[in-house]
Amino acid sequence: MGSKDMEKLAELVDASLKFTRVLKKKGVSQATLQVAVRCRPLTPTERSLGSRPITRLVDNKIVVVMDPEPNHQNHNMYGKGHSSAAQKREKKYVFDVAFDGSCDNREIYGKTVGNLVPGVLRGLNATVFAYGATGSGKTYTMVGSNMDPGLMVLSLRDIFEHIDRDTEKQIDVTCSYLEVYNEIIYDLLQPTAAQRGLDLREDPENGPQVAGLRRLKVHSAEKIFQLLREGNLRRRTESTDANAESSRSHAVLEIVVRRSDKNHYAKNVYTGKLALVDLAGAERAHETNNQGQQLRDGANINRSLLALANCINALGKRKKKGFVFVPFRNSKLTRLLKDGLCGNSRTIMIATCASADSQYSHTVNTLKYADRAKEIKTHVRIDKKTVDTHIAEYQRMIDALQEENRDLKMAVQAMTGAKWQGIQNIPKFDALSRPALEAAKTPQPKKAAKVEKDTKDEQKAAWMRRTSESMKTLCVNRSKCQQELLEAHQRKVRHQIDAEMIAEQIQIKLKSDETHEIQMLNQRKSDATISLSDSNASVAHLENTMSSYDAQLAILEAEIESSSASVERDALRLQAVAGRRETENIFSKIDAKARSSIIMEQNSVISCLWQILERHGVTQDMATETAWKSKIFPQSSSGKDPTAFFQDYKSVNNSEQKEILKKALTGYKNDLDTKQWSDLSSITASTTEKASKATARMAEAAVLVQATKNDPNPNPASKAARTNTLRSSDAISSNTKFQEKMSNLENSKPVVRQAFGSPSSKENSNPKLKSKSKKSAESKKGKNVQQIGNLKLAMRKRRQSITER
Ligand SMILES: Nc1ncnc2c1ncn2[C@@H]1O[C@H](COP(=O)(O)OP(=O)(O)OP(=O)(O)O)[C@@H](O)[C@H]1O
Repeated sequence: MGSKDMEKLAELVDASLKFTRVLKKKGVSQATLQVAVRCRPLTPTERSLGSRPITRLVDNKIVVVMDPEPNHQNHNMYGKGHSSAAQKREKKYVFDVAFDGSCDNREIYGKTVGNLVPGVLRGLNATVFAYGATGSGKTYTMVGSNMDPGLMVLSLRDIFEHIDRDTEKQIDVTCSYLEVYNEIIYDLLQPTAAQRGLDLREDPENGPQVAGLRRLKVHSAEKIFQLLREGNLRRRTESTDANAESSRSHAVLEIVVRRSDKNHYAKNVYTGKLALVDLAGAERAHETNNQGQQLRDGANINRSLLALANCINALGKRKKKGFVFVPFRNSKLTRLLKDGLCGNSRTIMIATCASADSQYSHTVNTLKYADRAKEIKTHVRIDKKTVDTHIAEYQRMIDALQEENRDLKMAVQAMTGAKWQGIQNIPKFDALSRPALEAAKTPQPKKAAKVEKDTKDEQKAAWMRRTSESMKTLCVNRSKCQQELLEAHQRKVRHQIDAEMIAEQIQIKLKSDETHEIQMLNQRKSDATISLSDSNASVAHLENTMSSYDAQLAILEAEIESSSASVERDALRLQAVAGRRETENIFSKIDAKARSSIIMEQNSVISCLWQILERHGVTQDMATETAWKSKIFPQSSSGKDPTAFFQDYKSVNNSEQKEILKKALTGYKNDLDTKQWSDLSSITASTTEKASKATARMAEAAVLVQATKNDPNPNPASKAARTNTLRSSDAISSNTKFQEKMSNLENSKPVVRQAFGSPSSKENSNPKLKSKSKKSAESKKGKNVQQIGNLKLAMRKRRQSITER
């Protein structure tokens, strides 16, 4: 080599080093396409046809393809007397790694794709493609079987194992699976019926993209295996003479792993892509004996493989010749594989060959291209994107920092001149402010004016803290008191109504002279009066407390208003307003609750009333009519006068509106009837129980009474029997009382009916009875109307009290 050549070489080396440095600076490093060769064993068919193996490995790197001619091969193999022709036909290739028929997919995975998977998880792209003639074992290597899962399954399993181990990071896995059949792209994850050709588009940033291709997010290896199985079933395969299950399309499985590495300020997202490609095999028409569509498919396969071979050729020449045009656009397959062949990817080509002598030319051809592919260089770069933390997160961070800053400022203000002990109590003081505090601990010489200002500031801050604290406590106590007051008011109203109702009942009973009942009612009345006075007292006390809180608040507010520090004043003023609002809010909540409970109570009373009336044969229509006739009108919310309301009711034809008016009407006569009804039910229950017990005792006692009838000195058993008998008769008398009550009620039925304008059929048929019952009905009706009037008054009072509250 001359000195000029040496200089040129030095220049070239220099330029190359410079280029590598630039790439490195940009985070890009060069990688060489790795080539692995797999020579499959003879298939049973090949063995039965008498084929012989012609490939042999040396050092797991060198593949020797021997002469297929038996004589030549023997000579060659044993190295004795072999001809020069045989030597010519024997080929030797060196690859990164080579496997023979004894290796299974796991071993191949471990020495090839297994090395790329950790990189994929770090954001590096990787491409693995199987290249070889038809029947050479590409699908066996990439897809595999249940017994010997292929590289696709093994890499997915490995990825998920890595993910399981790396629990701290957030890792998403998406996958897509497509096939290129006759230059058309189909989605293998779509059901066959929904499949349509997909477009391949160029994205300036992300390279070729298949529009409309499904990318499924998968959470487990199992889910992906299932998708893969389904996809493989959809893939187009045919039986040819060369391969019983020959793939008629190129399949590309793409697994995208997105790993987020989040810290306080930013989120790093690493995106790694692993593409696993199972190509269709090159075939010769005379070997496959294909015809028709199969033949056309074969031609298309060969065309796309030829395009791939051309790209590999061109890329292989780049090292020697510098820039060389690479015809990626000649087929969809090469466009899809572009990144894997020269872009951002670590790539492995697995060249598969059949060892059979009949496949000699195919094997040599495959190894020739594989040999050229060794020269291909790719540029690898980690795909790392830093996603800024969301704006809201920043806002939160800023808010937190500002708050902390405010606290610190206040603390420093309060601390200046203050003693160290006091500092410990300052809220939100953390390690950040420690140096400042330490500095403050050491007394610093101060100027007189500064000392004065600091003291003022300190006083101001202390006043502010004190006032704010008092305001808070006052507002909280006031709202508690308000709540208690409302409850006390509620109790008071309830007791008031109870007392009024009992008084009314006493008035009624006085007329019928029922002494016992009157006594009981009087007792209840005195109880109700005591409760009422109790609740009156507690209302008064709470009202006093409330006004004292209000007075204190007013003083505090006045103090705030007179403060010279305007900023503090505004803050405290706002605090006071907020406190008042809070108590108002509590008030409204309680009020709403009270109102809804009153409404519920009223509804249940109304339904009880209707039950009683209906049991006595009075329908709602009858009751309404009677009420209207007696000029009992519901209080109209619109404030209408009753006569106009009555006119309205008459003119209303709409049954729904009438129903509403009727319901409103019933509100006046509820309470008394409900009370009657509940008294009646409780008497019924207790008397029935007593009666049944008494009957049983009576039976027992009767025997003993009979036995001791003439006994002048009865034994204790007989005595007990007599007592029982007496008790039983008590029970029977109380039962009789009940029966009387019931029959009274029954007797009043026609009267009630009459009162509501529905004469019974009996009265209709007998004119005498009719006139008699008419008189009594009229008097009862008068009573009823009076009762209703009383109730109306009670209800009005009740409403009034609610409104007042
Ligand atoms: N390593 C191996 N060990 C045992 N049998 C193998 C091996 N590789 C391939 N075979 C067998 O060889 C035959 C062809 O294999 P395969 O279908 O994988 O070929 P291919 O290259 O995908 O063919 P095509 O391109 O036509 O789809 C199958 O019967 C397969 O079981």
